[in-house]
Amino acid sequence: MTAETFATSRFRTVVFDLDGTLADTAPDLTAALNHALTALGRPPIPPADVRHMVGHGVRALLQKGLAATGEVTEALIDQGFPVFLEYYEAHVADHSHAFEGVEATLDALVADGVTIAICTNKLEALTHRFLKAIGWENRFAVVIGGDTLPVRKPDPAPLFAAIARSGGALPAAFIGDSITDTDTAKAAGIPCVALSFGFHDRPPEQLGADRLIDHWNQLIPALASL
Ligand SMILES: O=C(O)COP(=O)(O)O
Ligand SMILES: [Mg+2]
Repeated sequence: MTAETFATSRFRTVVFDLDGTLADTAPDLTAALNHALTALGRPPIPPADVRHMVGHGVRALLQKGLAATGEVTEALIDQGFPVFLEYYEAHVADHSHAFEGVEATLDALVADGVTIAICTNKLEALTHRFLKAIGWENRFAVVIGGDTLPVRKPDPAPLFAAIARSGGALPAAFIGDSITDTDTAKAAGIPCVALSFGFHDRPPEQLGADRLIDHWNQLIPALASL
């Protein structure tokens, strides 16, 4: 059965994480991180390793990149931050792409009257830039980025804001790929579906999600089962 043939779930708002959930953004994040590390005199990190470092924002990514290649200081993170941003802004979607099945699933949810929103730790401006680059600028009711509020995931406030600012239709569910996302959903008391193929730093079974899916075409059935 395809995503389109399923009646959707009881959920009226579905909020999505971005990196490693809606899109495989690791190639461009890796290039930007390695650009910054090179500028700081560090060796590059293989893309496969960077996939485990994404999900807590740019500064955390730099911190992990520095830790993997030598000492970490706040001063080095401060130095690397603008170098990372300048590169990433110019290459936000050079090699990144939506995961297979995302568009059909989002279309099916919207056709069923579900409001869709994004709650990411990516900076809000970079998120809009990415969405525009892949032609998704009008897809989501609202985007809450890592700097939209004074706090970011795993604080539940950004998830609550994504729901409220997109109309507040309940019940809501959250879809993500990392422990940041499952912790956010738990803190908010909102059901969570995790993807087994996103970016995470532990076996996906240990994320503690209510449902774990291996492909986007399993999302609507998973939501229907919650
Ligand atoms: O770490 C980031 O920059 C963003 O990651 P997220 O979209 O998975 O929240
Ligand atoms: Mg993610």
